Amino acid sequence: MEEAEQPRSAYRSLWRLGPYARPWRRRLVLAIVATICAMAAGLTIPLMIQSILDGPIARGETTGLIWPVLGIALLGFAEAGLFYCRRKMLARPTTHIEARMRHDIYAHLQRLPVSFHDRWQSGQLLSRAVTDLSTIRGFFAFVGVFLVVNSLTLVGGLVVLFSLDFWLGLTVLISALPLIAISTVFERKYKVVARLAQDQDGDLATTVEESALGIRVLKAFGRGPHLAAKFAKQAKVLRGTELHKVRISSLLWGAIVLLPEIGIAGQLLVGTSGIVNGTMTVGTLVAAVTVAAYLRWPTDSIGWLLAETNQTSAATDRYFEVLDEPVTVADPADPKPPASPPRGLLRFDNVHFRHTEGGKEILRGVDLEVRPGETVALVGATGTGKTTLTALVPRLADVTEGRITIDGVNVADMRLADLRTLVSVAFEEPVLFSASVRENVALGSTDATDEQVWEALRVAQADGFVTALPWGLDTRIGEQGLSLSGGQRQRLALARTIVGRPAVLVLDDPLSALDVHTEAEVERALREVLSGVTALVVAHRPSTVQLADRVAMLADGRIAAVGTHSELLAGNSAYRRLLSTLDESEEVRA
Ligand SMILES: Nc1ncnc2c1ncn2[C@@H]1O[C@H](COP(=O)(O)OP(=O)(O)OP(=O)(O)O)[C@@H](O)[C@H]1O
Repeated sequence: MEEAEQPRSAYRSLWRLGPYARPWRRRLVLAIVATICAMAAGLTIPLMIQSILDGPIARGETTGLIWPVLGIALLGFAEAGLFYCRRKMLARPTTHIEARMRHDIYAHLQRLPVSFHDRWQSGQLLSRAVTDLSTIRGFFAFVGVFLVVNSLTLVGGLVVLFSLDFWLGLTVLISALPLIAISTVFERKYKVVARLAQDQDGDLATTVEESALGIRVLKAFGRGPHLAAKFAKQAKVLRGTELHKVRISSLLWGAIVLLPEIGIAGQLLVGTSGIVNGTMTVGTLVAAVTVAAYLRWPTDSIGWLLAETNQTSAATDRYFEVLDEPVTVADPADPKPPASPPRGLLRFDNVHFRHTEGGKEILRGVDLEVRPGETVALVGATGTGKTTLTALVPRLADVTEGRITIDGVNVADMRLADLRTLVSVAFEEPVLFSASVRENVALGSTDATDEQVWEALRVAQADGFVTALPWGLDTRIGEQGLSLSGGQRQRLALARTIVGRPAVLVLDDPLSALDVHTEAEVERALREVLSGVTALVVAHRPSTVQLADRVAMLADGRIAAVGTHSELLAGNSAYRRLLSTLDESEEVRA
């Protein structure tokens, strides 16, 4: 991630958390009030001490001591009870706010188009959804409350000091003034570095995640040490940034420790001369010094609280950077229902597509019709846009020009949920989740019964090995399905594609990872499935082409030729050349 630009004010960023805090405002305000009362109780104690010193002690009598002493004990209990209430009152709101924000970011990530996920590193998303949200929870649970309460306590303490003696109050106020200037500089500098550290933390998470997912490749290529070195370098950079943070906060900390001490020294100087001149009592000076000592925690904590506030505002910015990303592939305002029952006529009309605005146009006017029940194989040289074209059917991305229709209805006019029930996709890379076989297959149709799951597994030639798994459908398969062989993963992914009996199948060469024997089995099963549905199958091997009724050849962003395999083979030299490069090892069957 690049170094963050100068961020906006911490408080403007935090303001955006308002809607999350609003439902809990009563509890949050009550918690702040309880804490203010606790602090007020604490600040009253020095006044009681003054009344004891200047009263019973100055008069040398013990009668009259009992009530102030009892009062101090009661104030102590009240302070403790109010702190307990604060903690209890904040527990629910803070955990709810965190859970709500986590839900929102996850739901938004699901809605965001694939192009967003292409641009963003997964570790950055992970650190926003986990680390940044715990920072925000900590703000609501503690930092925010004490920032308000401690500021008020400082003001309250100064009022008490001025009411005890004007000059004592002024001494403490003057000694605290430099703190305001130092805090302002700190606020400006610290947020930039806090943001940088959070971004670097996200980069580190990305490296860990990628190396965990790609562990087989790394081991096979002996690249573990290289990744370890990369990780160590990133960790070192992060360590440097953390040290920079410490250097910035050290200045504030130094001032925070020094200035109150100077204040107390000044109080003793002013107080002692007042007592000698007879303008001040000992009780007043002791009370003032006790109040100043009581203000140590609010003063000391200000540095830490400001640091945490800046950290939270950077975390909030990072959170909203994701939430502010527009959902470009969304339900239309006025959705049209798909044909019922669907026939499965898939048409591409003058379809254009480019990945990025101003980028190269990958598809430049694709026209193709796949008739109901027909299987069309899509072939083309590598990088011509076959995968891109198939991704446009379920609207993983939107066409930049032209339209795709199913039974005459533009896919962009349908609700996404309707479209994705109508169209099912299998990718070249079968992605499985750390869940049971049943859950992995039923992802294609959440209300599928066990019978339907078994039927889909049978068709995908996967029922045999699933039956042999220790817990059958309930067997959990590892993250990415790594405990299964490549062919088994592919077949499970295929079962998922067909379990909902979609009207249109889009297969991005799902047979590529299968060995010749298994591939033949799946092909046979697929033939059965494909006979009932419309299918567009990206084919990298001549054997996959054999599954199709017709073949469409993609070249230069357009469909260059369409026909049966035999027709094209007989009459199209470009097709013959292409087939010979697709898979040299396979015999081309005419
Ligand atoms: N997210 C992306 N952003 C920008 N360009 C992309 C993106 N994904 C793919 N491309 C480019 O679009 C072009 C078409 O890619 P696509 O994967 O559709 O080709 P393909 O025909 O399926 O290739 P193959 O046969 O090798 O699988 C390629 O030049 C590729 O580099």
